[in-house]
Amino acid sequence: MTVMLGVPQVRGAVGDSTGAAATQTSRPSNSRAPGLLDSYGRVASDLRISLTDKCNLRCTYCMPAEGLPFLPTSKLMQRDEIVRLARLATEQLGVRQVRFTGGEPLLRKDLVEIIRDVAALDARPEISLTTNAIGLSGRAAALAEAGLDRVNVSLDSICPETFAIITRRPFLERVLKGIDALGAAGIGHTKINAVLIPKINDTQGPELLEWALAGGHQLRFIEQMPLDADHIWNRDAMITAAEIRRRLSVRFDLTADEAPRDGAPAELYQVRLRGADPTSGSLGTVGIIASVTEAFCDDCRRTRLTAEGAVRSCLFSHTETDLLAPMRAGASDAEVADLWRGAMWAKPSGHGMSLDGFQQPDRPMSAIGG
Ligand SMILES: Nc1nc2c(ncn2[C@@H]2O[C@H](COP(=O)(O)OP(=O)(O)OP(=O)(O)O)[C@@H](O)[C@H]2O)c(=O)[nH]1
Ligand SMILES: C[S@@+](CC[C@H](N)C(=O)[O-])C[C@H]1O[C@@H](n2cnc3c(N)ncnc32)[C@H](O)[C@@H]1O
Ligand code: SF4
Ligand code: SF4
Repeated sequence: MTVMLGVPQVRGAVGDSTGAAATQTSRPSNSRAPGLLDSYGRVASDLRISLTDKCNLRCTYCMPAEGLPFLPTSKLMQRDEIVRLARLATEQLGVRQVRFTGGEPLLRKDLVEIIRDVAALDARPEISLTTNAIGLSGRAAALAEAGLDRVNVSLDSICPETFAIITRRPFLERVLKGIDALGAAGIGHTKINAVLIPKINDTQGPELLEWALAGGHQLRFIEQMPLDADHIWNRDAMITAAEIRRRLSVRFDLTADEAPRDGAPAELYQVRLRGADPTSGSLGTVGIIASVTEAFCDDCRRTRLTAEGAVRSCLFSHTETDLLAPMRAGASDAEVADLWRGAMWAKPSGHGMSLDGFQQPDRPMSAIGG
């Protein structure tokens, strides 16, 4: 049931998927564990479900200009299959948060219904969405009514020309309308995700932060990871967390937030105008998601399902465990849960980017489910 997608990462602990343990999905050693435990002792309580591999943007760090050979509808998880897996995960595997992502999850016509069904589960999880916000303006109210708790929106620039260069589409206005609609629909605490790209938007950090603070959003800057379709990511050229802090400091003073990070991907900072009294109230917070240079893999709580219903234990896994085919062939809940536990038992210790022999996954971020 485990599908090898490429060369496995180098790992060295018990249950390491580079060895025989990689195929131990039928009788995993942790099959009696209450949650999704990996062999390094991490328990996955955050589930990310990709609803589609399609997208209406073509962000340069994620999707090739010409798109990809997208999955036919028959291969995508259907609404009842998604809800069954969410029920299993929350009732039997200890999952507490479900995030819908993609590709672009708003492209799913049945998104409202999926969210309503998941919100009705006995062990209701927190339900969130990561989206580019195109088309959100017309659906935010329905999504809120269905039970959507939180939304993270990806927006790398508020300059229309820069936005169009990065996403290869001139749709900035639609994104901004979508973000505005969230507040009107009563979905608060919107987070904005921004990737800074050398020579494209790397000088725009302060203006993006000003815009986010004015709107009451929490902006998070994200280090670009080697998940681009063209495989041209270059660590030496990426904008690092240290560089982001340096560039923001031209206009702002950042003070590390004292609240415990608790496994969250973003390191948070209180923001004040440069030179302001450090005891004065802050303007808000900014986050930095330093997946590459300050990796947070040790505290990873993630498990993810691809749009075609396979478990990926890590964003950078080279193996996937198909749950959809067994489900369609009549597997019981207990059998599916065992397969899922087995997949997580083979989770790598981390992304391994600094290890010799690191290889980028074959699939880009949009096809994995970001
Ligand atoms: N290292 C790592 N980074 C990830 C993973 N999934 C997503 N990311 C990155 O984290 C960024 C933020 O992800 P979001 O989808 O907003 O979710 P999140 O930040 O985990 O969610 P909350 O903090 O709960 O709001 C994405 O834009 C990716 O760059 C992952 O599994 N591992
Ligand atoms: C793959 S997208 C899917 C959801 C939705 N389409 C969106 O853009 O929010 C999820 C997140 O992954 C991030 N992402 C995509 N490719 C990335 C890369 N190579 N490195 C870091 N983050 C990436 C995007 O910025 C986005 O915030
Ligand atoms: S980051 Fe999101 S919006 Fe951009 S191409 Fe990837 S899936 Fe689409
Ligand atoms: S790279 Fe893998 S181990 Fe690290 S935080 Fe992401 S999913 Fe978790």
